[in-house]
Amino acid sequence: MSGTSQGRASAAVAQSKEKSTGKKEKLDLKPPKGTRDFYPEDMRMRNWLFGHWKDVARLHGFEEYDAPVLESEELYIRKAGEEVTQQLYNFEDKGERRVSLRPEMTPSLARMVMARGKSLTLPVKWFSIPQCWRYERMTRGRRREHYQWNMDIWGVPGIEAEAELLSAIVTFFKRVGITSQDVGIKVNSRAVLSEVLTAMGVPADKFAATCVLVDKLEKVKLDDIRGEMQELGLTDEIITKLVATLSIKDLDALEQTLGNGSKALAQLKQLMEYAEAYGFRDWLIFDASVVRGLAYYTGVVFEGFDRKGELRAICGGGRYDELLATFGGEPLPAVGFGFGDAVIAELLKDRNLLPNFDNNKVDVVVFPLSPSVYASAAAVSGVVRSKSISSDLVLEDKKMKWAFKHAERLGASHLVIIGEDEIAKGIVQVKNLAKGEQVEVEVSKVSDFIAEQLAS
Ligand SMILES: OCc1cccc(Br)n1
Repeated sequence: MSGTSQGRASAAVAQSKEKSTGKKEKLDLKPPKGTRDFYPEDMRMRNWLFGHWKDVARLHGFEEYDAPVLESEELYIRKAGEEVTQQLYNFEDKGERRVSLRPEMTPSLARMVMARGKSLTLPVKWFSIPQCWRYERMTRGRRREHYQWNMDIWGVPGIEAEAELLSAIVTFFKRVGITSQDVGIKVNSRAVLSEVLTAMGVPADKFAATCVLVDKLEKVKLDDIRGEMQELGLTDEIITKLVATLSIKDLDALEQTLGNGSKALAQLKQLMEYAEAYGFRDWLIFDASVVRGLAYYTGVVFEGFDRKGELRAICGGGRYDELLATFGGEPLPAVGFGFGDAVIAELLKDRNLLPNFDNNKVDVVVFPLSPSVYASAAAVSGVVRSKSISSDLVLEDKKMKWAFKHAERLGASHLVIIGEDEIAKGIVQVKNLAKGEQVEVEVSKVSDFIAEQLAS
């Protein structure tokens, strides 16, 4: 019971409703606004998706980590005006601490890496699939939570780390049947803008906020944010040069702007060469307008997109070498990406690439013909389970017809029928539901018999 006056008031209202009608106020059965229930049929799809994410992470030698969904709010207090920090699901807890449901995983990861400090063996290649939260006024009916596959490499300053992460993204797409005709990955580097803005005298401490504003140009017109750019000290001349830089179409044109001594250019060229070597060059597109919306990116950034242009970004990431420094720690090179569960689900549905998810699929149903043999049925269930054969034990006094229907519903391959006469003889009836054959099997041999049948 909530100790707050508001909590007591709402309990009183509910009670008064109950008194006046005598009926209990019916509970609202919907999940909280912006959140989802995952019924078993939903979990089959989610487990399939997460299973691919975990497989791909392991194929790339990554290890799984996790962190609390609740973090200190200060992890996310950044002054760059990002949407993700303006929509924190934050509150003051009963200990008067300012906390927040995590809107992203990277700050938690940075906190964990920083906590281990020099004791951490580098490079770190870690992945996680956290549920992340935002509190957005539900004007647009958008969700407030999603699951986001995170893959990060810490301690590798070279572009090889970005190439490995792009390999993981492409490996996932290929595993689920998505091709480079369906999806592309836009690639750029914030170092491009940094070189241009630095050359024009823009102070480094304006860079992150400038990038956050530039990212908004995907959705709003330049004139809608020109004022904010000017507040950052960007003159019209700088804004014009900035916009011209964003529209550069290829690396040759980029060389014209940055010169052939540019580090940003060299890294992008090297990344494209590695992509050729991995065999996923055709997935990549240089796009100078991509900067992503998180303040802490400092180098290469990338985002997966559907080539039909119907969906929001599928995934995105980039290099964030200075994040630990913003937490008061020693800088450590880092690059990572986030891959949400919502847009990919829409894409897979649109492309008809979602498999038919099997039903519950147990191997056998163990069916006691009467309550008097329930204990024997439970014993048989235990034995088959000890041999890693999944068993649905019928818990109530049911008819044979129900048991057959139940076994069919569960996709079971065998029905193990336990009767008084059979138990007296130390046997059970095992019916192979596909072949329709029924045989008597000694109780002690049931699990081996079924294991052989399942293996054949
Ligand atoms: O993509 C940003 C974001 C963060 C948390 C939750 C959701 Br839904 N979306």
